Amino acid sequence: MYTNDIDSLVDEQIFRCLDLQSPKSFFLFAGAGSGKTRSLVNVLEIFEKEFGQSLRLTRRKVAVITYTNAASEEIIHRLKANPIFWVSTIHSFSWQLIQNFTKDIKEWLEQNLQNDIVKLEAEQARSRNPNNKTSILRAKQIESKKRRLLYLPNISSFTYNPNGDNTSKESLNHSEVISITAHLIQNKALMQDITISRFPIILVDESQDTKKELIEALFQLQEANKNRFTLGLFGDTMQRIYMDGKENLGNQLPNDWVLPEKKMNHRSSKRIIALVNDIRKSVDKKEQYPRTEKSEGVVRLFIVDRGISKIQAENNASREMIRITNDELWDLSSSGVKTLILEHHMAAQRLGFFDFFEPLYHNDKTSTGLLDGSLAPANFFIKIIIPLKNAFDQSDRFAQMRIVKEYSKLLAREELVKIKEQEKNLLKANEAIISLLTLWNDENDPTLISILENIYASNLFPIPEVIYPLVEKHKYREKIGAIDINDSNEEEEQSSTDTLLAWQQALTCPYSQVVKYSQYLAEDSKFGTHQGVKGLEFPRVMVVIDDEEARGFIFSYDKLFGTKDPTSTDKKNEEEGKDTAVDRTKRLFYVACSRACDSLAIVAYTNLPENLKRNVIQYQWFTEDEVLILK
Ligand SMILES: Nc1ncnc2c1ncn2[C@@H]1O[C@H](COP(=O)(O)OP(=O)(O)OP(=O)(O)O)[C@@H](O)[C@H]1O
Repeated sequence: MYTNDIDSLVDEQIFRCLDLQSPKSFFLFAGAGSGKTRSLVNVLEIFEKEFGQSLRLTRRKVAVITYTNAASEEIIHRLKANPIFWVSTIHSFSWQLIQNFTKDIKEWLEQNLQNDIVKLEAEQARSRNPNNKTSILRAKQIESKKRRLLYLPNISSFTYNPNGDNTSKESLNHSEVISITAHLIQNKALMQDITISRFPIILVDESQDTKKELIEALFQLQEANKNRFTLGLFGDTMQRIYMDGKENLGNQLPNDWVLPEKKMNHRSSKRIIALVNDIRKSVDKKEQYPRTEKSEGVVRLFIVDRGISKIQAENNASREMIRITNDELWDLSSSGVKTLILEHHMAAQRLGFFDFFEPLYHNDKTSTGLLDGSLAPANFFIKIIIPLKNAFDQSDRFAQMRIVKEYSKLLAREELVKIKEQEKNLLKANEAIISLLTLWNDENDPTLISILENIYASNLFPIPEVIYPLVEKHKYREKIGAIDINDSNEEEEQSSTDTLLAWQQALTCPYSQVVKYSQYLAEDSKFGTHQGVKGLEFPRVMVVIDDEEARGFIFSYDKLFGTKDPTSTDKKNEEEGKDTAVDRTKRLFYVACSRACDSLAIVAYTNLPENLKRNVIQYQWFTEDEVLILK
């Protein structure tokens, strides 16, 4: 017998560590849904009352490092944007620390580039064929690194955007910022002093997935400054799903660290907690308890042969869930179910915007922006064209004009002050809108490129620069041809050509696809990835599993479920006690399943339905009647 308060002393234990006079470091190690993030916020609220004034007077702050921007925003909101807390991602935090250390950054970069060049040149010398793809690529890398090295003396300050591509000559890339910060913390006394005097307390959420270089540097910082610095780690080793997190975090911590533990899972119903306990059992046997008032809940595994239509299979699974749970919100057309896919293109496929998505997802220069919603051409549609079309559909003339006024050059203030032009331009704008909207006549679903060409012809809105050559055709040919003649920056040219080609393909898709893409981007999307939903929770979760559709190579559910044999590398890794594909996938499966509060459906596609069923029952993850093979 237990009560819901079995972990109630943990917040107090952590709070006592954050004593500015007598600091202690701690590692809160606890499973899914145990309230780690909640404890972090609770403790900081109490801390503010006791030490807030002292920090304000001495211009110091508590740093809170989160895994994503969304998590930062959530914590900032919950802490009422109190300025004594510096809440940010690891990249923003690192840049904040190093941005004024230009000389040291230069030294590091110079050394690093030289090392890379020596290494690459040695590899190049060993290459048997200088004309093969790898050698050509390597030669380009050497050239590019040499150019960067030569340019270094011209840089008076470096630039960096934690959320951007950082392509300018002065900019650092994401991994450089982390490595430089770790290096300076480990090797420069001044950097250590500055860090500690600005941030006497550094708390790291999701520490199991935080870049290991930086975690190790922070450990070293703590070790050398025990009496004036607190390092607090919140995490769960079972939820380490990225390759750059520190393995076995929490093992061999110094004796003077405080190690609070939580045993309760406040999130999920009983059956879901039993499942995640069972998945975890072979890893560290940490067992969680449900809150006493929690209901039993439902877990089902639907096994589907890969030959069967996915949409149909997932709809069948949802109907079955409605029947079992008596909960109509299991209907996939409602927004009650969160479907977790392995890769975004699986959502694009299911939601019907694959043609728009796929080419941009495959291009390095557009893939990140595609997912975080920062691609200018996509935003051209999302911010201007979709609202304009919606306003037209709703006969909202006022909204239409507002959009045109905001974005059209024809109605720009400087144009309108020229009294003579006013009437002419209004007329022009009107004609341009009418011409644009006729593209949708007769239930037509125009292609994105036809929309852009129409707008280009009428000059209604400025076309985003990146795709301009695609509407101004002769310029496009020049650009594509430029790779051969311009050898000064071949790599950049090539990548911009690739980007143009990706856009060229994406823009052939119909308008309705960009509408669906914009819905996917919106917070309330019905889909999320197994990795991306870390830290979140939903009442009903459908976990969709298909290695073949996911096309990834890091995770393998087929191996986890025993329907595919381990490779020789897997066997070797296992023998050497290293992380295997099965280990990684088990942790991902744990994260995905533990997002569900009330009921959980897993839809697993396989070539061997019967084997899969037999294995998961043997693992004791599911009972016979919880597993259904869908025909
Ligand atoms: N002491 C508590 N009493 C009641 N509800 C709680 C308590 N602690 C946490 N919760 C609730 O449990 C859920 C999980 O909490 P939280 O997200 O903080 O857990 P977590 O440990 O960060 O989870 P995960 O590692 O799975 O992301 C949230 O809905 C939270 O409000």
